[in-house]
Amino acid sequence: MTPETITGPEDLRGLPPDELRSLAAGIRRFLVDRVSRTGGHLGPNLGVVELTLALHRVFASPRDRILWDTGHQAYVHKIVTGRAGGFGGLRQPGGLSGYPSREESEHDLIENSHASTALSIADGLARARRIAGDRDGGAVVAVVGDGALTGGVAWEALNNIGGDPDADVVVVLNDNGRSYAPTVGGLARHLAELRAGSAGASIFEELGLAYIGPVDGHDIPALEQALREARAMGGPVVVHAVTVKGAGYVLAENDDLDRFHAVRPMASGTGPAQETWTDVFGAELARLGGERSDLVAITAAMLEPTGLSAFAAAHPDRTLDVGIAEQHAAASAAGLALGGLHPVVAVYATFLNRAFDQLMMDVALHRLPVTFVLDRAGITGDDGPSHNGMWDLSILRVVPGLRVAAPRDGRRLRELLAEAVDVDDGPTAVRFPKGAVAADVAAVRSHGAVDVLRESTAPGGDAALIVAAGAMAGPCMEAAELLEARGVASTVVDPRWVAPLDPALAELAAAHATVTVVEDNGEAGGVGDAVAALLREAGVRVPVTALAVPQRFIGHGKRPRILEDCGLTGPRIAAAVESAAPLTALTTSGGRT
Ligand SMILES: Cc1ncc(C[n+]2csc(CCOP(=O)(O)OP(=O)(O)O)c2C)c(N)n1
Ligand SMILES: CC(=O)[C@@H](O)[C@H](O)COP(=O)(O)O
Ligand SMILES: [Mg+2]
Repeated sequence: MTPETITGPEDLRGLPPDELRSLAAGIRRFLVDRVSRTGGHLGPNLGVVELTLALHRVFASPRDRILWDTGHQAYVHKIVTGRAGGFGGLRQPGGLSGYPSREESEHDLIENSHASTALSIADGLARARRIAGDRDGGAVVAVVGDGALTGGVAWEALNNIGGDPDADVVVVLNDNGRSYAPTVGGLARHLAELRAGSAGASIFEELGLAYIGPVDGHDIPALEQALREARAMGGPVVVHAVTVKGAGYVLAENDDLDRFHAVRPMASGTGPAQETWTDVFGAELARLGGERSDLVAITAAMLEPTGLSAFAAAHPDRTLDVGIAEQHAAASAAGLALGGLHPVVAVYATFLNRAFDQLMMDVALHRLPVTFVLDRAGITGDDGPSHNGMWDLSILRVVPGLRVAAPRDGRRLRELLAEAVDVDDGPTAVRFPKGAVAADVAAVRSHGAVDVLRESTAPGGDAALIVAAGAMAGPCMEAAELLEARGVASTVVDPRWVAPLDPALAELAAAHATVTVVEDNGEAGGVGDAVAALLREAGVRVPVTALAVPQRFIGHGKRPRILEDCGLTGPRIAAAVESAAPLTALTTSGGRT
């Protein structure tokens, strides 16, 4: 049997051990071949080949439910459930998602790629089956990584699951000792003791769950025996599988950085690496850290992906990795600020959602000087709907006293980061997108705190005002060029601080015929809404059009294509501005017609 010939889990059931081992080897070769072409989570999936085969031999999906926490390690699950043929289009528009997908298969139930919630969902699902009297509804199995287990909500679930002897949940802990880097904290130490057999009772047993393990996560017969035992038990049980991230691929196994956690397409490796927004942030924070001994950097298990490596190398005693624990990152930042320091919490924009209450009530309520740096703001693309950073401007605008900066290029990122960490009477946030940093766009002048990037030549109020939020400045400048070629005058401005907005923006709007706000946040409650509110309060009656990310879950794809589909490219912006309202067209001499 080969990956390509598997039509469903039932194909695995009769395989003898030698054929299983041969299939596992074939799956590994398949993963390396396909994922190195498309990019994706190679290391995590190499680590769960045998575990996934054993799971699907002992449990009968979809009647037995197998839930994947975070879901980035579900490629083998997809192969086993008949989707090997789709891996040529992994994470491509219209192709296989890099995470479980309800649309793709009846074997996929949950799609959220935010870590640590699968145990809660499993608890709920198991209870639903009990309440419905659905006793033969099959088992509920949740596969959770050691990294995901450092997330607080996982312990809320374990507290509930362990507190109920009838909780029919099988927790499969996929313990490879790492998130990207080695997993941190007391839990990591305890799991190491369990792996070494030097712990007393496991924390799981202390909470009321049975514990089976440690089990070699690459020994299929041993795994199957443990899973069958767990299945027969009924009630809450943890199977502790010990795996190797990147197993079977020596380059991944030996990769000290992150065991090939998420690899780029091999072809993209050619040519000089482009400087990214993350690079600019990381270098500037390391520099600021040399000037400011009160700066402390906090990561939620993503030190390198969020650009903190340079700061950590230079200031190891002021760098904290809290695990996949954004809530703790924000609340402990409040404590650090109360202790006189200025924490910089670096997370991907979408993961800040997890820490919204701590930001609001532990940081902002106390008006504490904490800076949240939000990488991957806007469209990220490959990782699907739960990774796009399209929520932050909407949720941050409602936080009293929080100031939000959206740099348009590398120079402004350095400037705004320095301004943010200088704010000492409340929290700040700086947000920027994934990928290569935008080319610098100089201002021709400033109007209050607003940078004017391009000034209309139309006299007296007939031109369009384009308000570019952050990295949308580049496409907006392109749009202005296109508009000028079509005889339509426009002015492009960048507020730099998008919350709260400088009232000077209303003065600029009053001198124009229309206002078009362009942002890579969701349309609900974004900068467009903020500008409209500002003009209302200022009594400026100029029509406002908001160009933003549609307020819906946007499927996986490639960033440029998604931005085009959202209407956030130069030509699309120009078309929107032109149709926003009848404008007096410029004569070739710049006069009015
Ligand atoms: C709330 C949240 N924060 C951060 C991430 C980014 N992230 C994706 S996978 C990962 C590491 C997961 O480690 P683990 O659960 O041990 O799985 P492994 O990759 O080791 O199989 C992280 C931090 C996320 N998906 N969700
Ligand atoms: C699964 C997860 O949350 C991350 O590993 C995500 O894939 C990061 O993607 P990038 O760092 O490539 O943006
Ligand atoms: Mg792990």
